[in-house]
Amino acid sequence: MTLSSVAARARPSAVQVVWFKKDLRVHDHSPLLEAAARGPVLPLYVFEPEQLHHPEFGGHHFQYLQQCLAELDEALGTLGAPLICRHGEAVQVLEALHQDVGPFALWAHEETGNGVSDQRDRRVRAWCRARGVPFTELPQNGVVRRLIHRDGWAATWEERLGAPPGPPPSHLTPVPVRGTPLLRHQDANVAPNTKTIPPGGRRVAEATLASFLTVRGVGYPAEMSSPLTAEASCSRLSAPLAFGTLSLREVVHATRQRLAAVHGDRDADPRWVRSLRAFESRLHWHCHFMQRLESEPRMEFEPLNRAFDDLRPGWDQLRYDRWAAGQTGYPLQDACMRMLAATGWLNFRMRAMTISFASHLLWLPWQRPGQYLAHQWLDNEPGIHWAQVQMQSGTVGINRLRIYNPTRQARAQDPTGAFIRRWVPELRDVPTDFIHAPWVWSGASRLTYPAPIVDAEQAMRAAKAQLMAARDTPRFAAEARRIYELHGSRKKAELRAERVARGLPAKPPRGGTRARHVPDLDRQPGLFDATVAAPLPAIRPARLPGSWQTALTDAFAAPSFHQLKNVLTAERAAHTIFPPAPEVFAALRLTPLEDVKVLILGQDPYHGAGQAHGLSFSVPPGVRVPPSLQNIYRELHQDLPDVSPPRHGDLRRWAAQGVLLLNAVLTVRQGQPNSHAGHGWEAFTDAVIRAVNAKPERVVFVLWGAYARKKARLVTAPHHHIIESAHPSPLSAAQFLGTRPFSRANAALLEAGRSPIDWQLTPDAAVR
Ligand SMILES: Cc1cc2nc3c(=O)[nH]c(=O)nc-3n(C[C@H](O)[C@H](O)[C@H](O)COP(=O)(O)OP(=O)(O)OC[C@H]3O[C@@H](n4cnc5c(N)ncnc54)[C@H](O)[C@@H]3O)c2cc1C
Repeated sequence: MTLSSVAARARPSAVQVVWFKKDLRVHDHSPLLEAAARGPVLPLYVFEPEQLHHPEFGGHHFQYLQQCLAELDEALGTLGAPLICRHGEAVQVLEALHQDVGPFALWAHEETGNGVSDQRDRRVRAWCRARGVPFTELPQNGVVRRLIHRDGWAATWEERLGAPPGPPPSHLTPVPVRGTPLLRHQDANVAPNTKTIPPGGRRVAEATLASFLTVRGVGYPAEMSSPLTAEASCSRLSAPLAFGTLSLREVVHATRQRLAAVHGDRDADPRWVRSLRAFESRLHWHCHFMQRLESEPRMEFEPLNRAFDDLRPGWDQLRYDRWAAGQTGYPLQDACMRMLAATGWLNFRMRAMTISFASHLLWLPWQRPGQYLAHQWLDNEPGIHWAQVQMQSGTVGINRLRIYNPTRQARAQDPTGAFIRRWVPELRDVPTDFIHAPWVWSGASRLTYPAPIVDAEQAMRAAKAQLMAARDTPRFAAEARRIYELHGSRKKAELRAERVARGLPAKPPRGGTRARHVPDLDRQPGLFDATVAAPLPAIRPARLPGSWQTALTDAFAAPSFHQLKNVLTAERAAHTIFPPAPEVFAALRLTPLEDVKVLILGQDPYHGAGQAHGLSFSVPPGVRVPPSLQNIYRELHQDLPDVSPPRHGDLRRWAAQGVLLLNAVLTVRQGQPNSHAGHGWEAFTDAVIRAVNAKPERVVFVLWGAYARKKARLVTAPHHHIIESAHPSPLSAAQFLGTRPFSRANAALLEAGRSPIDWQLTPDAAVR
């Protein structure tokens, strides 16, 4: 049904019921926006017993849901119409509402859910038709209802998700009606949560998105597959997307914005572009797989490819129990099942390995292991889940058959066994050489860990033989053609056609495998604690002037600044770092924001002992004047003959007059110039430059050398003045000398009615 045909039927100003399901937000919510434009709004959430007691639903889902609903209620309340909750079967709840408020129009997002929600939606549609209630379901992702084939699907995805996210409604007119308070576990008869899960709600979801796009995601493609790195390096947005506290469009939009920002930024880590592109491709997959369940809902229960109907007829309860309990005797497989039980999350490759183990190595029918996993995932998204379960169990038949070898995966993804030891403590003392196959270790008999449940190599060979035999039938071929038509991605075919059209070989050459960095698990940031994902408390360096504290609040609270702080703590523990910690922020301390008249930007601090004291180009009294500063003094005297160079290199007298002597990177390792570049200082000092740029009165920006000159892009206010030239270092002194920056700076200040700088330094020591 189109939006306009429904709108024509819905009487303006009749009550508009907005039914929230898996879309628990007010932002980018088209049913809410459309309803608000038409009349008073009744935002409804229905606690449905058949969903709450579904085998896939658990206490962790309920706890997360409660937190999402509490925040949604708060957001709706701010707009004028708090959330109304009711408990019961959806049609009965709607019928009761009809009695309470009279005729209404019903709005919701299209949902691609499990069989229970599919049947429920059918009953609701039938009830609406019988009652004459206009019911509008609007898409919220790239899944297309009543799709006939996949041609052109990607264009629809782009049309929907490439559009900008919608704003929340400006105001909601409430409908006076009674709801139930948010249900508690005991009211809903749902078991309490036993997992350690992130908090639900939009606020944490937004912070998770931000920390991924600005900090955590930089190594995404290289780090997504190992369980050592994936926890922090994957986005962790699957639960916010499954509960709808963020819309997929919002995530696509933020990713593209970030991609545009890093593209033009030569200071940005070059890995970002590849990482963000790889991430965006997963956002396509999200809908690509959901579309399969939408188009063929029976795939929750039956093999997608009917040639596999009788493939795994038997059931082995003991095998299943050992698999679910993490007791198969294969260490990585067991570590994953235990982590899943404890946290409700695994990365993609480990998810694929766990179901592959059950379906191929244990030869169990995929339905019950699939249901067990769906129950465990906090982010359970039936469309993605069942499509993946079938794909990894080999029952789709349009992809290459892949069976994961649990020992080979363990060696590749957890080479030192750190992840295994964390989740399978019985193996803690097994030497690393044997951690992936403890049964061959001489001490195996002393372990309280089981022997392998099957011989993996043999089981894999047997599974492959059975699957290949089933593939070798006319029924399989016909089914594979049908499945490709309805469900197959057209991306590879389109790429192949494009390559051939350009005269390239149809297949690109395969790249070599690169060595992977293995991180230290204990050094990984806690994901959903205050250091990364939750809104971060601002770090406040001591004794900073209030003006800087206010202007840099966001910079001090940014995830990148917290990470920088951790890097510096580790660096100071292992190396000599300059300047000494109390002097790192000396430039900001000596020149409050309100006093800044001139900003002289350097690259990073001097790296020799005793030289750096927190001001660009300056050294403390008693330290030999470095060559760059000698050239600055030469130019100073040439430019202003009345000013005579001092015998020291202490520039604090300039700082006291409003010359902000800032370096782009504020620390360095002894003897290793520029060693702290790329750790996060640049983002911080860019924020300092932006704060200076925001001053209403003129500031002169003195940018010496190619590095500093790149920062000219941050100086956008037309009333400021930029003086650029070569760097004063002996390497470029010839181009620096004669540029007269001091007199030009004073002229620019005078022109704007500001008092000039007295560039004369005291002959022997700085005056504070
Ligand atoms: C057997 C199995 C079951 C799965 N069940 C679910 C499920 O119930 N819910 C779910 O969200 N994902 C599921 N996935 C896909 C994937 O493993 C998770 O989306 C991912 O691990 C979630 O973590 P993340 O958000 O940090 O992922 P990221 O790598 O940061 O990816 C970002 C988003 O892209 C989408 N995405 C990523 N990988 C895939 C993929 N392979 N297929 C489809 N979409 C993808 C998800 O929306 C994910 O949140 C399943 C995978 C397998 C093998």
